[in-house]
Amino acid sequence: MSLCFFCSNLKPSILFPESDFRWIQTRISTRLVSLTPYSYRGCIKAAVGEEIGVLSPDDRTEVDEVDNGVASVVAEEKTQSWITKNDNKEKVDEQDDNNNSRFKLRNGREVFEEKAYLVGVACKGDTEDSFGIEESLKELAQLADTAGLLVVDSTYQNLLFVSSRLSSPNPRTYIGSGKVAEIKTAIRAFDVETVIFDDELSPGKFCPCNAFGLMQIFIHPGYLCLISFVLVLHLILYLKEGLLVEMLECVIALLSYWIFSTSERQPVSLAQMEYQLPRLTRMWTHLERQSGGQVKGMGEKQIEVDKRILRTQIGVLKKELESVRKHRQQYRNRRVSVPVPVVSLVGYTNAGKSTLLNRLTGADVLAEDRLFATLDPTTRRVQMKNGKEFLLTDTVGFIQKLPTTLIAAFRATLEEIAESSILVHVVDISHPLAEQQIEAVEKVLSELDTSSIPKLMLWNKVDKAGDAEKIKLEAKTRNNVVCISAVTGEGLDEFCNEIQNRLKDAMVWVEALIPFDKGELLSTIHQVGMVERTERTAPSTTAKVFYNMSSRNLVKNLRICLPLAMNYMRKLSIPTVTQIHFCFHFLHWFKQYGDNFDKMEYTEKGTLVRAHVPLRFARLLTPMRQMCVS
Ligand SMILES: Nc1nc2c(ncn2[C@@H]2O[C@H](COP(=O)(O)OP(=O)(O)OP(=O)(O)O)[C@@H](O)[C@H]2O)c(=O)[nH]1
Ligand SMILES: [Mg+2]
Repeated sequence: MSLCFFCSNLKPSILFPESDFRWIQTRISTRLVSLTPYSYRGCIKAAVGEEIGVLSPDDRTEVDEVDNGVASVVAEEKTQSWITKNDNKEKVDEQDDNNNSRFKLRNGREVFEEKAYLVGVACKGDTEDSFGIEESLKELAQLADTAGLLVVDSTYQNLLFVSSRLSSPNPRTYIGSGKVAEIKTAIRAFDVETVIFDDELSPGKFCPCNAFGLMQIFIHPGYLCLISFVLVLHLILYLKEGLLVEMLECVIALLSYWIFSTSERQPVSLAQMEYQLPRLTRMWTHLERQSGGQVKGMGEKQIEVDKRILRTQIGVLKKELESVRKHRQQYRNRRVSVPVPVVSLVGYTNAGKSTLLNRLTGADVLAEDRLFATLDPTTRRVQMKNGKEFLLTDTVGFIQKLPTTLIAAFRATLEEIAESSILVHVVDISHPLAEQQIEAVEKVLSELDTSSIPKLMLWNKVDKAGDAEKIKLEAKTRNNVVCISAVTGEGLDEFCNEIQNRLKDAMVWVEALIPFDKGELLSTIHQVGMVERTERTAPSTTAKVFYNMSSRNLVKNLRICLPLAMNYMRKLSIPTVTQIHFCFHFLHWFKQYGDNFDKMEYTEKGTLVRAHVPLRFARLLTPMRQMCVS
């Protein structure tokens, strides 16, 4: 949204290109104002009423003086001038430079840094332990920064100590009329282009006209007509050139721009805006040039450039989507074939989930001090010291005041959570509002229906916390909490042990007779499950050797097995290099599984295994379980 300086109305900046009229406000600051023909006269009057000198480039009667094509009006305190594009090219270029410098690079994307103003309301209904309004606005500012917006200022309405009549937000405008006036002034003073509200302006919470009521105040009705007109014009242009897909993209982009500009606490929409905003800006610019026909040569060129940008971006997006789809498909297939337990990291945004994943798996997931650094789940394999493995999934962080619509959007990316064996709730314990963040996460988790999945809480960033020792002592008194530091690695072994214990609880007990020709199943059981000690029946000679193997008499058994194997190899004239190679493999295999040999029973038909295994794997073993029963 941007402000028409004269009408004191908000309007979508994308609709009002700056090609023809330049507003230079001498002595104060250089600024840029766009006027549209229909509001021109009214704007001039309003500006004069505000004691701002106004002159038009086309010598209209409102102009006080015209001197060499540059018109100016002297107000009481300030002097301002209208300067036409042709009259002062250098200053126009200066403006262009200013605008160009507002394009920033964010995560490899070009983002136009819009000036944003934040608005919040502290209601009486807010409980004492919820986020304070100032903290909430601070967090909103971080979100806006992630989205590539430049926060110029913020304000809030305090309804905590007012009379009961005013103790809840105004159903029509959310904020009171005084606050509306204050925001209008701020918009004018700071050149604000986006106003962000700290609450979801939803029909359920307030009156349906809430968002619309604000729009009516900030946006002149004429602009709405103009939007429709421009939209239709755009459709025609794109249809004429056979760019149906691009046309649809533009319509969606425009709609999402409108929707998201009233409800900014949506990380996904913010990410979308990051992608769409620069494109939209250019889109409207070239439209204006084409329809206005004032700068035809430039206009043609701009259109070509825009089309190419559009096509490239669509191509990139499609490729990204395709790769995500493929990745998920491969991931699911892999999970079905080798059902390694899945542990999901959930938690408040910026709690350190990605840092922990990187630390445990050596992954290279983006982890930075910024809200919503992660927008896609990533899964990596973690190998514990005892040779066991589990899959660790990093998910999108949660946030307070998560809009209901966004929970639905999260559902798609957080479907991984529903299939997890354990949920690990990562908390930034050094954060002053850690308690409130925990509550916010638990609220979202309850809405995602994860009550049946076991949970473990991790108090992360203990290295950063002021009273680290006190926190560690407190964690020890709770049986569901582990203190760690994902950066220093403190407490990670304890975390892995806890995971192993909990995984066992999340598994099912099976007794299965694994045929000798299905040896790979046996190794998978050891990899993903937990084999229990079993009763031994009369074993064969080979099995007897294995039975005796345990960590306690490891060396003794090695003395028996290795010479035996070497003898056989020598008899078969196997080269020495291969023999050494075998020895290394044998030692590795022995170390990994030796502990479990005494937990198996060897029969004529196969190996009888009694173990805890993940549910999905238990289903794979069903035929063998029947064999065992018979
Ligand atoms: N001092 C300290 N900093 C940490 C620790 N863990 C994470 N951080 C920092 O916290 C910031 C956020 O970490 P991330 O791993 O990106 O957090 P996240 O939970 O993945 O955040 P989102 O992806 O935004 O949800 C980064 O700057 C990390 O370096 C820790 O144990 N100690
Ligand atoms: Mg992350």
